[in-house]
Amino acid sequence: MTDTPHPAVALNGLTKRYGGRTAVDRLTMHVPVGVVAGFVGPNGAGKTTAMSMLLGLIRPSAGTAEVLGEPISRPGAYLRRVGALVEGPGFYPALTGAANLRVLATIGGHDPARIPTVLAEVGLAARGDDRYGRYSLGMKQRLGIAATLLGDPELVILDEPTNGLDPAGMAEMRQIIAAIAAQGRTILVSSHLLGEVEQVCDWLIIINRGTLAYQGPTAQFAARAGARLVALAADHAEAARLADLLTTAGHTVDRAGDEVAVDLDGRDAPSLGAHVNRFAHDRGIVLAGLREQRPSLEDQVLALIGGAG
Ligand SMILES: Nc1ncnc2c1ncn2[C@@H]1O[C@H](COP(=O)(O)OP(=O)(O)OP(=O)(O)O)[C@@H](O)[C@H]1O
Repeated sequence: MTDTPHPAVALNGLTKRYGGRTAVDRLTMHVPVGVVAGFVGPNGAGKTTAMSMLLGLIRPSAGTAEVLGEPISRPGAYLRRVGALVEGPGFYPALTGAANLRVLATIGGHDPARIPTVLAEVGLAARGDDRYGRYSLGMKQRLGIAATLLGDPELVILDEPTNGLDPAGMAEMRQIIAAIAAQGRTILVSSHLLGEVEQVCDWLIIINRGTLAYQGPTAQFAARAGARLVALAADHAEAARLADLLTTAGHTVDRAGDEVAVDLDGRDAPSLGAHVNRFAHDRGIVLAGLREQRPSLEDQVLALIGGAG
């Protein structure tokens, strides 16, 4: 799958207008194969509209897009390789979770033998025989994800799967998304909670009012938006010495007390951290700690989109 020459999803000027309102505005973006991509934007940014176009549920006003290398004008060519949860799934409250999945497997032409596997993938192995109506919201969401996995898809598209969940439910959802991705699937997951996607996504697409604000690796976004590495020295004198040496070596530093903040300058925090640690050690400076410091993703995005939305 990693040899696939095309991205899992590619949009080229994709546009959807409703009367005078443009919900998705000349959106050009892509999702590389194998990533967990976070599709982030405030409510009304156009996430659901864009995802619905990718699934052939609504027709674009202009522009093109491809999913798994096939144009969205022919969804029949790729939908069997895609699992999606966009509108809340229609489950029967009186049926068990497993029975609901049997119904969907029959409708979708999927092998019912996969049901125990997909229940286990979302942590519902022990609850498959409970009625759906008795499930908590988190369990309902997880059953929805299990349903997307019935066809063993290459690409999974999830619209706001953490909506309405409490922090524990959100953490569970993150674990499930990571586990699904670890099996080699590409994931596109939307959220209006940036901190949420940042923890699970390695690729970030940010939209606002239907237009692209950022796309790229999550780590690069963090580095670009003012992230720094903070080294804690034994005392002020050691910190001052480290700051001088790092400055001479070409780094941009800022010292406060026994802390030295080093700009990432486009590097990722782990590699700069290792470098600073070695640099200090080689010069006889013992570091008491090293941490990454950065504005919250929310603040970074607000800066990017000028506080709009
Ligand atoms: N069928 C429709 N008719 C008219 N306007 C619509 C329709 N569907 C969506 N819109 C408008 O398009 C814009 C984008 O909506 P969309 O649901 O795609 O945003 P979103 O980012 O998914 O937000 P949310 O998280 O609130 O669902 C909104 O202004 C919405 O009111």
